[in-house]
Amino acid sequence: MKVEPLGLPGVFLITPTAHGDARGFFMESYRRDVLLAHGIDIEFVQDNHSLSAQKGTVRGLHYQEEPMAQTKLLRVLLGSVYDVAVDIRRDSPTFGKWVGVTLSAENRQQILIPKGFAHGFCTLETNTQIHYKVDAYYSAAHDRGIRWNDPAIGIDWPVTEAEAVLSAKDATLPMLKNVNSWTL
Ligand SMILES: Cc1cn([C@H]2C[C@H](O)[C@@H](COP(=O)(O)OP(=O)(O)O[C@H]3O[C@@H](C)C(=O)[C@@H](O)[C@H]3O)O2)c(=O)[nH]c1=O
Repeated sequence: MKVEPLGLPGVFLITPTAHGDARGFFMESYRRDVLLAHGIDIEFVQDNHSLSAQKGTVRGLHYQEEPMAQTKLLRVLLGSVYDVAVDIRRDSPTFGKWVGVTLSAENRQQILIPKGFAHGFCTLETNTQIHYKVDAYYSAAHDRGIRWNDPAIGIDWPVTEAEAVLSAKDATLPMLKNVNSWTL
């Protein structure tokens, strides 16, 4: 299992080792000790699984406010996504900066997104399923979001505004400059 920094502090790209044979493959998809060896000490408490039926589905940009902020460890079970993490820590030298990576069932790579980051993804194929671990429970009261295509962030998404498939909630999320209620 390879763990590499991914452009912003605390964001990592994880590449498990797959053992292929005539039946298919086997891989360890999560090793606490490997993450610990890279100084990543996280106690995951919840696993999530979602299906996005249509290609071009955009979910995000989401985060939970303190004290329910979440670290996320995400991978793709079926299909592929362009996955993005945005630094939303106001006191960070990289505030407002983003990093993106393509994760797929084929490349089996994972992204680790720390607390203090907003997260979103765009599906690159129909029927894409993702799985992710989080280290704080879901709390609707702490659930927050920022508009996926906020020009001030400027994410280079693989879809246009006309192509993106969004939830009603995500389509009306505030721009980063108008988010003033967080406690990150
Ligand atoms: C995230 C979440 C949602 N739900 C419920 C709330 C709602 O009724 C339904 C769908 O929720 P959402 O529309 O927020 O689902 P979704 O848009 O997939 O939200 C997810 O997006 C990605 C980008 C993330 O980073 C995740 O942390 C999460 O925010 O599922 C839970 O019960 N537990 C959870 O942990």
